[in-house]
Amino acid sequence: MLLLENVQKSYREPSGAPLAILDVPHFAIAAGEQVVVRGRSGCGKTTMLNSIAGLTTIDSGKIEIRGHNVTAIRNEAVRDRFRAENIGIVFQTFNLLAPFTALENVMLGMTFASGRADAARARGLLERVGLGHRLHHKPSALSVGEQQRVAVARALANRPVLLLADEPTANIDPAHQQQIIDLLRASCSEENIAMLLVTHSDEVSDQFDRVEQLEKINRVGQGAAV
Ligand SMILES: Nc1ncnc2c1ncn2[C@@H]1O[C@H](COP(=O)(O)OP(=O)(O)OP(=O)(O)O)[C@@H](O)[C@H]1O
Repeated sequence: MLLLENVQKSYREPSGAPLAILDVPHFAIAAGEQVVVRGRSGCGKTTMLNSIAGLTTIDSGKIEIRGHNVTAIRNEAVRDRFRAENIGIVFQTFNLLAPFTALENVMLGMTFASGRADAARARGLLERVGLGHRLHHKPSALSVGEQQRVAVARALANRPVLLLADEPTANIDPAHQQQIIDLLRASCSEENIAMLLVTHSDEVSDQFDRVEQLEKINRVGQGAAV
């Protein structure tokens, strides 16, 4: 379902010299599979997720999602559309749109993918994440945990094949972290969505069957001082 082959990504040092971050010969996950990615700070986990999402362009190699070579999509609008239709993203900082209500935030993502928003599904998703009583609240009027639950509902709105979650519980108080993880796992299982989750937490990664250490799949990290 997701395949990375010989993916290389570098940034530029302030001096202009290339700064190699990723060199991943092979990484794949199956439909519906739930995988954790771990690694030391700065080893390239967010860069890998952003590359898969098409938010960052890679230097060379190939990323396939559902058999589509997304690396070959050069047109930004087409790439945005592919992302909206196939990938759900949950960020550490939620990235909700402040002027809009919880319901509108979920529906806006739908409009972007298909041109129309399914209000009933958006409502259903918000009920599913326990926010049926907060549909018309704006992000500033929601607790931090509630904001992340809206972000989860938004990420699921378009029935993606892949959900990318970048430290989704990093800003959530410990009492509510497990709730977000349970929600992500159950929602992905129910809709056969593959999940790639970045976390620093042992407690979270212990719950997953497959945990990948980025330094092991990334040649750049191998042998690096920790
Ligand atoms: N736009 C950029 N230009 C130059 N260097 C960058 C840029 N973005 C990230 N980096 C560097 O690339 C490296 C990888 O960053 P990335 O955010 O992918 O790491 P990470 O593994 O997600 O880290 P953390 O666990 O701390 O969130 C870091 O050393 C960072 O300083």
